[in-house]
Amino acid sequence: MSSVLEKLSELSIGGHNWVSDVPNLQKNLRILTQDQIDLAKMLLHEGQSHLFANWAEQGVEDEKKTCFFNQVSRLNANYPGGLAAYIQKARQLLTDSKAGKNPFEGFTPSVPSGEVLTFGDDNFIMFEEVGVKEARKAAFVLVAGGLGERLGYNGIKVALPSETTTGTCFLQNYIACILALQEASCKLLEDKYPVEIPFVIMTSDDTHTPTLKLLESNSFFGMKPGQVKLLKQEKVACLDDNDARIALDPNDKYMIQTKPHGHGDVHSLLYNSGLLNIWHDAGLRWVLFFQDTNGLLFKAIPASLGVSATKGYHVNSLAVPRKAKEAIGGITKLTHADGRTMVINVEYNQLDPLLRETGHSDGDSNCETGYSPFPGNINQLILELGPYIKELNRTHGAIAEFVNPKYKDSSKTSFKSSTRLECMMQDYPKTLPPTARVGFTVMDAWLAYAPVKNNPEDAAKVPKGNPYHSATSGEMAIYRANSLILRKAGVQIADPTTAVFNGQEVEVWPRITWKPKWALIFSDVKKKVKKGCSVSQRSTLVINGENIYFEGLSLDGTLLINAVSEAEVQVTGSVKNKGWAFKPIDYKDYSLPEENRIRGFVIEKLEQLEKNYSEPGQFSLQ
Ligand SMILES: O=c1ccn([C@@H]2O[C@H](COP(=O)(O)OP(=O)(O)O[C@H]3O[C@H](CO)[C@H](O)[C@H](O)[C@H]3O)[C@@H](O)[C@H]2O)c(=O)[nH]1
Repeated sequence: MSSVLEKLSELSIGGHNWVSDVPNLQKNLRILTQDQIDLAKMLLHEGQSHLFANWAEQGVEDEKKTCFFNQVSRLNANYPGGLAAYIQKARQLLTDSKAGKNPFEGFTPSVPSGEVLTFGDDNFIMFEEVGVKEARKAAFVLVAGGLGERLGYNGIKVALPSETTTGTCFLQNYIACILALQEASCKLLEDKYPVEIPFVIMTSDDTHTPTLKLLESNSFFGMKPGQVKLLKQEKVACLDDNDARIALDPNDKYMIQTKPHGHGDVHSLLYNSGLLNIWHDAGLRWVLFFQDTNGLLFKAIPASLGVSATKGYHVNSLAVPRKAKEAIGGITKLTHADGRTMVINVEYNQLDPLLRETGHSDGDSNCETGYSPFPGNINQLILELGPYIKELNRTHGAIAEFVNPKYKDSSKTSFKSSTRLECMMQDYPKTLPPTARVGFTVMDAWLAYAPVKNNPEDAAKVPKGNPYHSATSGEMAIYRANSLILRKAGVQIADPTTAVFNGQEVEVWPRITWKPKWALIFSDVKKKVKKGCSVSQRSTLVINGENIYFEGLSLDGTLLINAVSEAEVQVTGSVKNKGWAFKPIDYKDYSLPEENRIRGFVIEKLEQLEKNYSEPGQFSLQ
């Protein structure tokens, strides 16, 4: 009994017994540990007494009450400053949101200048070569904790095929690219002891187990298991109203509703993991962040890493020309009335209001180039490790948060569904000192950016001329990029046709794919493709091998070449067969696999020439 009295007296502040206002908690005090009492006290202090309003008598559902406190304890431990800090922050941000406060108050936007690259010119080739050299000093971080709600795919997004000609999934493609970079970088510097480029994947409860399973069941796609680290982000508590009252699960009164906190968590997770210092001690210089579904990304990585190294950028964001209203943030220079300036991503939902409020009556609109004057942030960031560690030692990885409640009506008093605080990884530069070197690199979208984010219905509604960001367009973009790269290298590539899949009109180029070890950068392509080659529009070409050279090949059909690295294959002559064709399908045809339905076609394999070279030696395919 005395311990209960102690517990009660601890809750008694200024002579008033605070728990007496919450009878259902009071009735359960005897079963609570001291830690649980402390958490309850914190919750009451932060205006959360409603959480206990429907608790059963002591002795009834006690296990669930323990689960409740376990969850509170986790939420408390996982947020810098604890749950109390989270609630206070939320209350402040919800008040600002209700008042319609402009998060960029006092700042005027303007178009920043950055490094604009043109694929294939001397400058581009020079940056690519520098980038490959630097790659051995890089670590890669993939943020893959998102549910992909807009896509609505049942599995994890990194398991989706990036294209269906070879069926290579995104994760496999990313790992193959990192391994190819590792090998090329070490070869260039003739390292006796080849380095292993570290690869971190941020997961969440929604993606962790399937991501691990995908890696394990595919032998980590050729990477050493120790080279890959998974860091799981935790979710944060949902909030029901402007007073930041925590939301309970509608089906369980002892469970707090939680939602993802956003990709910005990656910074605190990396900070707390201790990996950054390990990397620093191992001589690494760069950390490259990227997202779950961009099949073109690694075509842009070498040159942008070269830009970072050459220009000495602490922060380098990759960007592409942006169509007005496209769902990618705009890279913007913000100048404050007091003279401060920063170059930062203004998220796609904030750019239009910011422009309107600062005298641009057209808001987020295209200029005479047919694009928004603000480069589009594709959220692939290259940070210099030393300055990054210094900054995180100061901030512990905390990133500016925001709240985005969907209000029921204009009174802004209640929400359509619970909300939560969120943070974005690209907001990292917001806390940097003015001396930080923050830049960005712009490349053509055809080369650098083709994400898979939208389901077929939403993609079909995208305004004409804006990218669909669907599984259909993501796949077609890979064929287009490879075709354009080969064209630039002198191959005669037929013009594309147009086709409609899942209500989206797309260009269909020859289905050309290659493994990254065949060519990572443009000079590799030029070395391997000699004069006199041509590929017809209906063709498919799969290059699966390192030392495959083309000269005088005329392809009209499907050609698949698989070769071990020790086999040098010269490809020439004419290949003609029925080839592979796209067969349109309906995304509502549930008899078909979801991976195909979301792109609106399957590949009909009518006829092909497949050549396998599994022994070392010199070969010629004529
Ligand atoms: O809690 C989360 C939420 C998301 N993600 C990951 O973060 C990445 C980005 O998520 P979304 O694709 O949902 O991001 P958005 O499309 O909303 O926007 C982001 O990506 C765009 C480009 O693709 C723009 O750059 C934009 O400015 C940037 O915020 C994905 O890999 C996703 O898996 C997490 O890891 N955890």
